[in-house]
Amino acid sequence: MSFEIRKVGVIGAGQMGKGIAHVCALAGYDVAINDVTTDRIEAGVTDIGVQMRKSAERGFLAADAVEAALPHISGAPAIQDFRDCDIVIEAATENEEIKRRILTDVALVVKPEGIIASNTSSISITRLASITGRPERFIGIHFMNPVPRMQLVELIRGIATDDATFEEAKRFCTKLGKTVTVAEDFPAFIVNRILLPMINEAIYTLYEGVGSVEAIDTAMKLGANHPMGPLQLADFIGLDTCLSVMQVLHEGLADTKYRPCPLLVKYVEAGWLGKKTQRGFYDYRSGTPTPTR
Ligand SMILES: CC(=O)CC(=O)SCCNC(=O)CCNC(=O)[C@H](O)C(C)(C)COP(=O)(O)OP(=O)(O)OC[C@H]1O[C@@H](n2cnc3c(N)ncnc32)[C@H](O)[C@@H]1OP(=O)(O)O
Ligand SMILES: NC(=O)C1=CN([C@@H]2O[C@H](COP(=O)(O)OP(=O)(O)OC[C@H]3O[C@@H](n4cnc5c(N)ncnc54)[C@H](OP(=O)(O)O)[C@@H]3O)[C@@H](O)[C@H]2O)C=CC1
Repeated sequence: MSFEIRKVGVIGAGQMGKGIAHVCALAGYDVAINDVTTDRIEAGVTDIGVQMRKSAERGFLAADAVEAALPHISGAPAIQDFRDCDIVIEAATENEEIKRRILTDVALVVKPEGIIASNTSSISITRLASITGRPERFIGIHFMNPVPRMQLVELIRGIATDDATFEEAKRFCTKLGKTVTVAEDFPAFIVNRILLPMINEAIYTLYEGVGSVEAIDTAMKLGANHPMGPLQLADFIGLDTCLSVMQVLHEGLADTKYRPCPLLVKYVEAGWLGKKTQRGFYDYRSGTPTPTR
């Protein structure tokens, strides 16, 4: 029996869920997007339109492609709305308990041949797969932020992911215009195993007073040709997500070199999660990012 993905479900209308819905709609898929409240879903759908039109103004997209894509996106207030989806991609908060609850519910409604995927940045795909009762149809599809601009997707097989699921997920990502790299199911996979300790080290560099926020970011932008400084990038990713990834690395690899910087913990405890809450290593509230240290 040939399996074809036509409709995509996305859980989480945060920065990643919106980006995933954006690229799926542009590739011609129907997309249903869910979040905790209808307000958040509606705001998410609006944001996707704004972002697509902004991309068209900047010349990344043709205006008619935007108008063709937007009607493909609809809100899915209930998990039951995913009944007719061929693939459901979970992109909710990086918290294993939240993901477990979502995946338990999703597995009850997605058709038996449907694929369930997680966009987790760090959590074991094998462990997430095990709670769905269909681990062979479960896979990690790890998009990068901002999804419409970043070329890479990491594919991560759990121990039970079957070959057909892997090949179908790979075809899907290729149709989205992405380049796929394969990572084994180890904490934080490839990109974040390397990137997040670098960001954590930048926060230690700040914590120990080696440099200010501005000095550290300027040093890495101009001294290492990074498109964003590590603290700007941390704010962009979300400090809660950065902390969760470091915790998964620390616990999963049991090595003190992954200890999350206490300053990162403090920012998250303050609710200063970066750009998404308007305050992190920079304060964005005035419109011009201002270092907070
Ligand atoms: C944590 C994980 O699990 C894995 C990860 O994703 S790690 C993060 C990986 N991503 C990176 O490393 C990104 C590094 N940064 C870059 O490559 C570049 O700075 C960039 C591509 C993000 C922006 O490139 P640019 O051409 O300099 O900027 P520009 O096009 O003006 O975009 C800047 C703005 O749009 C955002 N952005 C750009 N295109 C976007 C899009 N299509 N959709 C959503 N946001 C977009 C930027 O964050 C920024 O937002 P505001 O305008 O709202 O302030
Ligand atoms: N940020 C990044 O750079 C990257 C993140 N990822 C991963 O993608 C996932 C999402 O990250 P990101 O988009 O940045 O996070 P955000 O915080 O921007 O968005 C997460 C969204 O999920 C929602 N959510 C929480 N619980 C539920 C639920 N039970 N059902 C439906 N929606 C829910 C949140 O709602 P509320 O705010 O109301 O709780 C929020 O809108 C994470 O697993 C993260 O690790 C992967 C690659 C890059």
